[in-house]
Amino acid sequence: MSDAEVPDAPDAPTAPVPVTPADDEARERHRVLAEQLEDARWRYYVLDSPTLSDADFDTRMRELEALEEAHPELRTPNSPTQTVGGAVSTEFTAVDHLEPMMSLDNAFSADELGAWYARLAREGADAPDLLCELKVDGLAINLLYEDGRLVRALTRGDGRTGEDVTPNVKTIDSIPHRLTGTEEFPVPALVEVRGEVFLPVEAFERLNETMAEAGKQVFANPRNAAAGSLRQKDPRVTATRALGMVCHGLGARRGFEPTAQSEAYRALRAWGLPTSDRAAVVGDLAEVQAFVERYGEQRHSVEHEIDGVVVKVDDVTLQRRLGSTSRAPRWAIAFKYPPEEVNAKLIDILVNTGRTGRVTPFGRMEPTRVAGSTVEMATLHNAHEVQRKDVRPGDTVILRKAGDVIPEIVGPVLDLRPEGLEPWVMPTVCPACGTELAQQKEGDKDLRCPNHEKCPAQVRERVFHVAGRGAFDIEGLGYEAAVALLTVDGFENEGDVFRIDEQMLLATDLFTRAAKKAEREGGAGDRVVTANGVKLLTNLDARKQVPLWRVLVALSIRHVGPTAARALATEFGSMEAIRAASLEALAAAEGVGPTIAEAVVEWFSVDWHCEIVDKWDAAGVSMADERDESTPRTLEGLTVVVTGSLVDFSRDSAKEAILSRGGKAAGSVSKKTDFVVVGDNAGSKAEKAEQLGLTILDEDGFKALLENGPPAVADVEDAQGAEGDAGEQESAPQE
Ligand SMILES: NC(=O)c1ccc[n+]([C@@H]2O[C@H](COP(=O)([O-])OP(=O)(O)OC[C@H]3O[C@@H](n4cnc5c(N)ncnc54)[C@H](O)[C@@H]3O)[C@@H](O)[C@H]2O)c1
Ligand SMILES: [Zn+2]
Repeated sequence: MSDAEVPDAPDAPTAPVPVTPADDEARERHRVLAEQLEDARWRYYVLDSPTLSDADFDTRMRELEALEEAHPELRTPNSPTQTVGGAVSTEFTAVDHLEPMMSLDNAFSADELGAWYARLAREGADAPDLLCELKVDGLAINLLYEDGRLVRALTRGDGRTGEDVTPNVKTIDSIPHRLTGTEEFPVPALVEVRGEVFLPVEAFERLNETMAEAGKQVFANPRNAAAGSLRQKDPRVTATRALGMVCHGLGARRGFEPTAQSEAYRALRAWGLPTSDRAAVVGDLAEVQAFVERYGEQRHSVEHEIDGVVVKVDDVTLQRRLGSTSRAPRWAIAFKYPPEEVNAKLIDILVNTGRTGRVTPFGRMEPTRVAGSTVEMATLHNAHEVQRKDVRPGDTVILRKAGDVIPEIVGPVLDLRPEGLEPWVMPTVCPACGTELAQQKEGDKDLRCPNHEKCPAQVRERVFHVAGRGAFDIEGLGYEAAVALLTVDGFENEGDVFRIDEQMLLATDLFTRAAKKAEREGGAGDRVVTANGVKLLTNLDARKQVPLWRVLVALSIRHVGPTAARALATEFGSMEAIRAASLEALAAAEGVGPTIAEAVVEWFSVDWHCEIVDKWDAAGVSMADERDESTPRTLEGLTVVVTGSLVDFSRDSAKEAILSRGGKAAGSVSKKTDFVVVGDNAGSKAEKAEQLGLTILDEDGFKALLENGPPAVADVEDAQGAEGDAGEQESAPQE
């Protein structure tokens, strides 16, 4: 950037730094940092494959800024602190922006945000309206529309010159090739629209799965994936990538002069461009803070990644008055959230055996701050993943922690790998019981400990699971309690949970305390059960009567989670019926299917599994759902399909209503269907029902059917029978 302007005077620092001439050491440090940052930008913007974490990049940038603050002669126009972004790859044609594209200054704390706000006031913008927006973590794009036609799309490049990616951008669904005008906002003669191209988190995960399956290098994060997807030589590849875009600014314009940025967004929306409905204009700094906090909490409920909040002076005249430095406007600031990806030193890779015997490698790291908490362990999923990522003990790794999701090791930073590191080798035996590990099925990525019955790790996890929220939901039986109880003689596995009594609790340390003198004199021993222990016994007793599906979930049968368990319970009503059911009967049940059916049959074929059920049964755990006999069985033997939305029924309650009256609620229409209930916005199922000449009912008809059975809707049937082939329905066999 040889023709760069002389940089503006730096803003007054919060705490003045003494200005001194740079000594050799400062010069050398400046040179090293500038070089590292330039290199990082090249890898990040041009290669889409960074080696520094964003947090490390930002730290180095801050150090460089501080050096230049102390020694202003080091602040040359082409210092990384004064320039925007990367360079233009030779893969694309370089084209100048009509107006330069800027970066943003950053605030990393409430104090820094406050300092920016105070500076606005000093420069004549006292308590202005502020526009708060999400900072989308993608890559910047500049769309040029002439007379409403999209004529060019450029990446930001170095801010003056970008890469021409027009054909690629044209494959993005949400970007109109032509703008539509309205009375309030006619299409302008020319406008540069700035925004962020991003890859939604879900699409990113799917893309990485496909890449991994094809044996290709996966993307480290959605931003890199978005950049890599957009900056493709072949736009047909871009077209497959589900990219999205959201507008966040304007460049050059003719025939359009908004007075506020928020108004500009209304115009963009009217023209058919994608804008965010999360942007908000607020009146003071406290409201900005509230916005920042709200999205700090909801960071992961947004469909794309965000790395902060951008705050902008809304009024365009004020924006002009405040102006820009060579790299960023003074009227805007990016508040950055704590980074969710940092580099961390990996000390070792260990393995852990889970509830189903799956053995999962995880990394132990030097304690590292990420996303606001300190992390020492992070999952590596399976041996295949460790191998694919080639993570080795001793590596510097990218550690990621996003929201409530467990911390994960994304991959090694190869450039930082010390020489002579050995690849990691997956153990061949279970760390908990020493049994040789095996694949459950040919081609499984996971290795399992096949010693399901006795492996202490698996038993512990299952006991813990029995008490879990989705199963019996027993308060007071947590992980610690499970560990303590498993040391007691006679407590072998989850089958013994409902046999826990005072004697067993007295055999643990966790649930006992020294008896007080009076208790000892009252005949108690030296130790008595704690208040928590007493509570646990009460809870256990209370949780013996739960719906059947909870008992089923507690059994740890593969594929049987709450949904499948509910389906089994509804269809069969009792443990006995499920145990006795044939593979075919199970598979034919609504919501069950062959995979679950097989898992259930297989599970009940194992003796020690059946013993668990028997022990619970003997302890008084309820093994059947009570059928409500007051509901008339008006639909006995009939198959009903409900499609579209009804007013007084949800999908589930409609289904429940059919099942509780002895009917079968089917998911698809066939010749065997007796009645099709059609609500609003019904699709192909209603069409198919008509083609087959089935009896179609509206919501009122459905209610009549539920109440009084088929005779109540005979009129409809007759009317239909005259046109369709009613005979076929009557002769259709029932399942
Ligand atoms: N890991 C690395 O090696 C490496 C290298 C270079 C840059 N980086 C990352 O990039 C950052 C610097 O990049 P930058 O100059 O693009 O600055 P930036 O990402 O901090 O902020 C400026 C950019 O934010 C984007 N943006 C998103 N939402 C916006 C909104 N609502 N309004 C306005 N703009 C919005 C725009 O594209 C704009 O150009 C660094 O802080 C670092 O996180 C990392
Ligand atoms: Zn084991």
